[in-house]
Amino acid sequence: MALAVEQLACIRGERQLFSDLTFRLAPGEALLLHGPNGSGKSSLLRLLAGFLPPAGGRVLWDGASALEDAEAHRARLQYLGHQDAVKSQLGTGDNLLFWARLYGLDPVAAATAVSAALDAAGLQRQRDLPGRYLSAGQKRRLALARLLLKPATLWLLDEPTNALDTSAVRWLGELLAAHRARGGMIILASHVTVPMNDARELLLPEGVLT
Ligand SMILES: Nc1ncnc2c1ncn2[C@@H]1O[C@H](COP(=O)(O)OP(=O)(O)OP(=O)(O)O)[C@@H](O)[C@H]1O
Repeated sequence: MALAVEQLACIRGERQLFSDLTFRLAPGEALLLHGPNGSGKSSLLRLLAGFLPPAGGRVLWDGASALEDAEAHRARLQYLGHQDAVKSQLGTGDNLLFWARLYGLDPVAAATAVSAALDAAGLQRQRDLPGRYLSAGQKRRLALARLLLKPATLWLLDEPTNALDTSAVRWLGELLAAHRARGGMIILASHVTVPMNDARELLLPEGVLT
């Protein structure tokens, strides 16, 4: 199981953001995306999630084209973007239930998984509170709790620490470490330090890998 990115290029609007991006990711590995505002970190994550077509190059999963079979690709990844995707009318628990059902869990399994995820995210007390009343950090915790509902190999995370307090950042660090220990892979964009050991780093737009 491996992700390989070969000579990837991305154009947004009229502008070429990057070209000739090449890297590999094996089970348990993590890659941190760095670069100034507008350098293409979010665009790369969206491209790897299959939301944007590459302007050139290839994304391979186990040696085969990853993006052609959109359904298979969606099944192997979890993408958390800038937006928390919290539904304002739904309660916190029902927000997670929505995702759990979307990920294919049956009602009983979904209810169990949601309760465990609320516990882990420290949101059990907010279970019935509509999403619109959550604080920014609580919304981010809720978004991160989705990672617990679906076993996906590849996590694509865009600025996951946004609005998190110290204890939530520590929790995120534990989630990342546990995912890698299970053989999961992580690609993560962040402007701040993320608690993660032995991650490689990719600097955009140049594509320098360290
Ligand atoms: N739909 C779009 N049409 C045209 N240009 C776009 C579009 N989406 C993004 N861009 C441009 O692409 C460039 C890269 O944006 P992107 O969000 O990938 O950067 P980033 O490295 O994640 O930035 P930040 O650090 O500010 O989050 C920016 O100049 C942005 O204006």
